[in-house]
Amino acid sequence: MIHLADIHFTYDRTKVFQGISLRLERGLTLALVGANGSGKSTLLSLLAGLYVPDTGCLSVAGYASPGQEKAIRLLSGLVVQDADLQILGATVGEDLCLGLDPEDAVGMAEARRLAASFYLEELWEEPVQVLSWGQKRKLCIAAALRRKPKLLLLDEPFSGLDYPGMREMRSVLLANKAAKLTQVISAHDIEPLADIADLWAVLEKGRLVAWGTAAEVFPLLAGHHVRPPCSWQAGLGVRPWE
Ligand SMILES: Nc1ncnc2c1ncn2[C@@H]1O[C@H](COP(=O)(O)OP(=O)(O)OP(=O)(O)O)[C@@H](O)[C@H]1O
Repeated sequence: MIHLADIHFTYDRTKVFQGISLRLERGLTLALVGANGSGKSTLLSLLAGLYVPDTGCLSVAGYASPGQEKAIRLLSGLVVQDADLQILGATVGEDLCLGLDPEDAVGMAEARRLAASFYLEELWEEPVQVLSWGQKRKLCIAAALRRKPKLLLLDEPFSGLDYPGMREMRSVLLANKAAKLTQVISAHDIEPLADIADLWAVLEKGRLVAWGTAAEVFPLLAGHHVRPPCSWQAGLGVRPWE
């Protein structure tokens, strides 16, 4: 589903990636971790077709970048950290239905179903500015899922959520995983993701410094400025987050 071959990427003057390579099979959930500035958001943007690698090649579902960024943008759903940058509709319902033909009964029903599953249905007619931080984040994810992406890219989906919100977010990620949707999820606090991600990629200063399953990667996390989950530190392995 995803293949990165020796990707180099530089913002105007900031060199971010100097040779990242990885491969992710369809239907898997990848957790992207690393300290601030390690390159997680930049990698998500490259995977969303928003930036173009300087050198090297990236492919998503068979579409390559450089070259086919538009196709990559159409098949991927990126949800950024700041929901206010992403919400475009004036009301919850309008945002969820953006680009949808009002005569498309199946599409409209799916939008309503997603609103209900994210506890947004009662807010359907409300202006988006009345939503809380967590509700705005859920609206962005619901809107991304409504477009039926082949690849879901989530930047820090747990940040700013309360306990029920974290539980809901986990159930969304688990449902996506059960539906075999390929997901790439960045996180600082890896506790709620520990039992969800199939694979882990650790970035440090734009380099991929560790890759593999939880058992392979967790012993290395602390050495790369990432806190391992409590259960792991206590010698209990990976436990479901409750
Ligand atoms: N638009 C931009 N223009 C120039 N430099 C940028 C831009 N966005 C990010 N950078 C730089 O690229 C590097 C990687 O940033 P990025 O946001 O990808 O890291 P991150 O791992 O997502 O960080 P955080 O955990 O703080 O969100 C940093 O040095 C950052 O300053």
